[in-house]
Amino acid sequence: MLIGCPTEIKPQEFRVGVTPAAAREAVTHGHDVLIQSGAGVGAGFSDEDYSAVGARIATTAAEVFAEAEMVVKVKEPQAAERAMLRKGQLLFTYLHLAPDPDQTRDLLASGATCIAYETVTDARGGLPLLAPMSEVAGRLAPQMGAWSLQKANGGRGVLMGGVPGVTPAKVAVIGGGVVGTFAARVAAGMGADVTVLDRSLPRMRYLDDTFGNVFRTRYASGENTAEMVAEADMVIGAVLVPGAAAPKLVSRAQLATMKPGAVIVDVAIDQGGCFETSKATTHQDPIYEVDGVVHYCVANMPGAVARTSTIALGNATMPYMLALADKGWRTACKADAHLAAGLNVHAGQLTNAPVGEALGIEAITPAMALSHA
Ligand SMILES: NC(=O)C1=CN([C@@H]2O[C@H](COP(=O)(O)OP(=O)(O)OC[C@H]3O[C@@H](n4cnc5c(N)ncnc54)[C@H](O)[C@@H]3O)[C@@H](O)[C@H]2O)C=CC1
Ligand SMILES: CC(=O)C(=O)O
Ligand SMILES: [Mg+2]
Repeated sequence: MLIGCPTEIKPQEFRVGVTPAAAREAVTHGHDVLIQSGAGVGAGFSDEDYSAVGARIATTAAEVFAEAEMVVKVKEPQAAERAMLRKGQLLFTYLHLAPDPDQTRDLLASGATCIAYETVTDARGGLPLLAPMSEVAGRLAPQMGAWSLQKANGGRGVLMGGVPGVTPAKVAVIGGGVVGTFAARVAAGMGADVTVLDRSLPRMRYLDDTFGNVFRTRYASGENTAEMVAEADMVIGAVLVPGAAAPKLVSRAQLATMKPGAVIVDVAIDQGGCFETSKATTHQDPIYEVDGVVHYCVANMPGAVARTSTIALGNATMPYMLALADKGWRTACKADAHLAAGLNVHAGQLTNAPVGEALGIEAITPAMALSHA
């Protein structure tokens, strides 16, 4: 199969979908790999690194999209990229369709088959292609939140760990999955007073058993969430209902209860965000203020540490990319229901129920798409 990888064009996105290590494996499996010139530079990989493992270099994204049978990327295709997709082509990348009707419309119109990293599942109930970036974003969240808490950035001027004689920052993390756990660990490591709110008792039992007194857990009832939000210097949004638009757990009215200069870091923004006042921002212009509360809502946080993130993502995606290339998407998805769960769009039809529900579009199941000729 011809696997194509264009340069990411989302603002300040320096990751790349195929690493030289993944390109080498694909070539070893007998596939052709076409990388856009410069695609890996932001992550520290030169064109020569790709040529050395047998990949070809294309001058433009248009060449990559025109030739590739499978396009492998990092971020959801931007409008200019969507215009280059064609019927029968396979797209393998993050999509986050639930909060994005424009992208959904274009992908449906393209006739392409689109497998979203974020809805591929595993046998343990996890999301193996989201997890590595959630590990990165979770670790980054307190770092970016601490920066946002600084006076020069509009924050309340509170140091995460306090100092002798001065209490530390209070951090509430809503959602104790992968992002939430890493965010809580790092915030606690910085010396903050951290509470994780979740609705899953088994998950909170796991956190309590694993982390003991490093941070507290609290059931995420509306009442408990409102109380923690009002007390916090920093609130990190880290909930997920896979595929679906993020539930709005903090309303605009609740901002009035927060401390002036408190900070919201809404990591769940790629699924639309879990605060009513969240809107996606970029690394170039990451924060804005609503009712005295600083909002950090960057939808591609791992792009800030592009080298670490690219290698981590490549490690996770490579076996799936090889399965798709070796067997073709149809056979690969028939053989692996967890990979089939990644199917979001096929030949003009939505194939993910939570996305369909969020957008009011009828969806068929991946199994139905697979049974079509
Ligand atoms: N902004 C960015 O750059 C990035 C964003 N993300 C996003 O971060 C979010 C979290 O991802 P993961 O931690 O991997 O998901 P996860 O599935 O590991 O964890 C989600 C947690 O949310 C909890 N939850 C669900 N509904 C809840 C509710 N109403 N109240 C409280 N807790 C609730 C679940 O029980 C679960 O523990 C996702 O939207 C993901 O796409 C991930 C990586 C990068
Ligand atoms: C998961 C995601 O949206 C990202 O890594 O950018
Ligand atoms: Mg997006």
